[in-house]
Amino acid sequence: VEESRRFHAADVDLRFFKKDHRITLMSFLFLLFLTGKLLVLTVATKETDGFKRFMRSAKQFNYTVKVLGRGEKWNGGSYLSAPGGGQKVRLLKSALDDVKEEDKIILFIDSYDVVFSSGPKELLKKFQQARHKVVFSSETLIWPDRHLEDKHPHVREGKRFLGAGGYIGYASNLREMVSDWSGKDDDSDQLYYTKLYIDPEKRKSINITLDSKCRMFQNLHGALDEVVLKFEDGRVRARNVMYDTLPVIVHGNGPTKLQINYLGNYIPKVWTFETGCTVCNEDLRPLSGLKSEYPPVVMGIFIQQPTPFVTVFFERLLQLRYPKSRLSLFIYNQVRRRGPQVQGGFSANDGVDPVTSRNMGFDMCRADVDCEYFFSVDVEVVLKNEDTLKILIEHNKMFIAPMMNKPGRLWTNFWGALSADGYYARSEDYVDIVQGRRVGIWNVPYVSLVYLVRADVLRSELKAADLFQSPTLDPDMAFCSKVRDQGVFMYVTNMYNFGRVLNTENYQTKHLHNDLWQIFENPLRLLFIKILFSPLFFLSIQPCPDVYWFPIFTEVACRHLIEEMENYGQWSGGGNVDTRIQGGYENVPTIDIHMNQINFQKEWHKFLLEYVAPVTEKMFPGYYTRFDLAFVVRYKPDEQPLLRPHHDASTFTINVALNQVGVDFQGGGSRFLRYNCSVQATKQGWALMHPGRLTHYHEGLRTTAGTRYIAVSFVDP
Ligand SMILES: O=C(O)CCC(=O)C(=O)O
Ligand SMILES: [Fe+2]
Repeated sequence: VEESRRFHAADVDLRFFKKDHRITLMSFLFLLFLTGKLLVLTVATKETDGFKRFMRSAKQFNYTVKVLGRGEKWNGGSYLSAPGGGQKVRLLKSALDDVKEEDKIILFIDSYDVVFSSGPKELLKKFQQARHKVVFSSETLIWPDRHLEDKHPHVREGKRFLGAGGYIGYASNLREMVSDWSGKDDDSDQLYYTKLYIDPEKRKSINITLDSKCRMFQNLHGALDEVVLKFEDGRVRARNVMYDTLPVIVHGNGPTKLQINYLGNYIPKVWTFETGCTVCNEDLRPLSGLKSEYPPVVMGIFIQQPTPFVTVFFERLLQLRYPKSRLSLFIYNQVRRRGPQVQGGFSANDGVDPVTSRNMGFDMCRADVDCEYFFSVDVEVVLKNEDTLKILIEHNKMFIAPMMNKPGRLWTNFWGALSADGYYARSEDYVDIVQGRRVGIWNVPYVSLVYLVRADVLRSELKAADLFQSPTLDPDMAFCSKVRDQGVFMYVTNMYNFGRVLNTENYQTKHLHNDLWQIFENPLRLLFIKILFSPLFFLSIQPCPDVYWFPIFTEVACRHLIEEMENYGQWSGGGNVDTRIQGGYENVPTIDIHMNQINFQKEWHKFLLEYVAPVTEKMFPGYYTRFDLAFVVRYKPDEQPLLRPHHDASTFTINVALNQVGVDFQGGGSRFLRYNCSVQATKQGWALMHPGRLTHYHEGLRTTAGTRYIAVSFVDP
């Protein structure tokens, strides 16, 4: 039963045989028989993300896997330090004691950095074709003892050196191979096997050869240029373009962990063109239905540099759909605010650098035994999706980030690859991921600005301060590499629209309300524009003939503009540059400040072009929204209470009420003399639009108490 089930699952392999190798029915049946003889042995002391990836790929092809060393302490060293791996030989040796059938075929393979790219039948077929009893993976580079180079037999084509990360052979031969092992756990397995291989007698008696052309095993170290992804119908494998082979096993040996992570985002069926992401809904941790059992999260908010729209950030934070009782906040502000905003701002944490601040945040989670996750968010992140935290937790990863980009740019909070010196490099799939042509969960080398990390990762044996410390890398990159060194995959998901990242590079802090100047860098509509009601929706409001009235700016935007003008303070009357024309020769000057006086001309034009021009062009077709004059007028009973009748030097005029009649002032309003019609019940943030030169002779009515502000723009002057 087992056999026939495998037969089914492996029909892709069947096609492979038919097309490329004209296999006979007899040998096919023989391979079926061999499949039952195959056992995969691997060593994994911990169930890391890499181990899970390996097991998933093994399951895809129905490999029978036995895991050795589970729960044992790993003494085998790390590829970064010294040679090691002796522990694997010891474990194999004792595992072979349990193997009773001498003709059992053992595939011994690493797991954390390995994925299967194809199934057992193809592997066994290639093993048969190798005509040896033991076949080792091959390597481009000799390691650990390069003095042994000359002793290696030459090969006609392909790689000359032995790799201990993967080999296949008959149980009896392997038993002979490890029989002399008496090394320590941190002795080099590779050196041990190499010495057997370069000894002609041993090589012959154990019957060892190398898979020089990577037909079975692809070691990536020293071979990165040889390997490409090969997308097939509903599956993905690696192709070695140097030898034109399709390796069955891909191994990110040595310093190629990031490359196997990249390939492992696809191989064997993680993401394909036909299916999209196949792992995205596996192994979830559903939260819906739970109430108080939501996992406790410490959320760290970091303000590292002057950032626009901080208020909006916190408003969005309140909208996050997560039980507030399960959420603790850590807020760090490194920006000292100046001037009038200080009373509403946060206090600065003097003397605390960004690294210390992040550690303080982590400590808050570490110190709380209940804390399950740390959700780190920098303040330039615009969390548009209210379910972000929930979605991330449900993905059930050690580390996962929502993909966020800067609108209209390829800039995101993740890197698809690293350059040789550890900085940014673009992966082949980066643009497709950013632009949503490939949707899924991606194992990437670097993430910043916003991520969810399990408390276990923070509580690991690493000392707190070490997380960010590296002699060569900046703290964020050091953090990422420390996380990865723990065997934790850093995932980023683009399955949902989570939000975006603000541009902070050109944020000017010289104004009172700097956010008003952000329309080019960060056109955050919400802050400026009343999108609740589209202007077009209100076009029917026509208080006087040819006068249109519609909401446009938010109360906040209006208030900030007034404050900005008052802060500037140089209100001017007669002799000013504007030229409202009366019937005669005399100007009708106002107490005003022009937008260009506060360097707001460009931004104001942009507002009007973007949000008002669509309305004007509909109501007054054929006129373009060009501006010359734009200014804020101030009316006060004891200063300038009114504006006597005049024509504007415009084709039409836009007059925005910046504050509220009945609240901030009494009286005021515009009267159109020809129609004996006035608009007095203006609303803050609403715009009046009327013809200027010809028909709409008009006046500004008397302000009897308080101060009235309007923003006037002469269009098509
Ligand atoms: O006070 C008003 O609403 C009218 C203002 C006006 O006509 C102008 O500034 O040109
Ligand atoms: Fe006017």
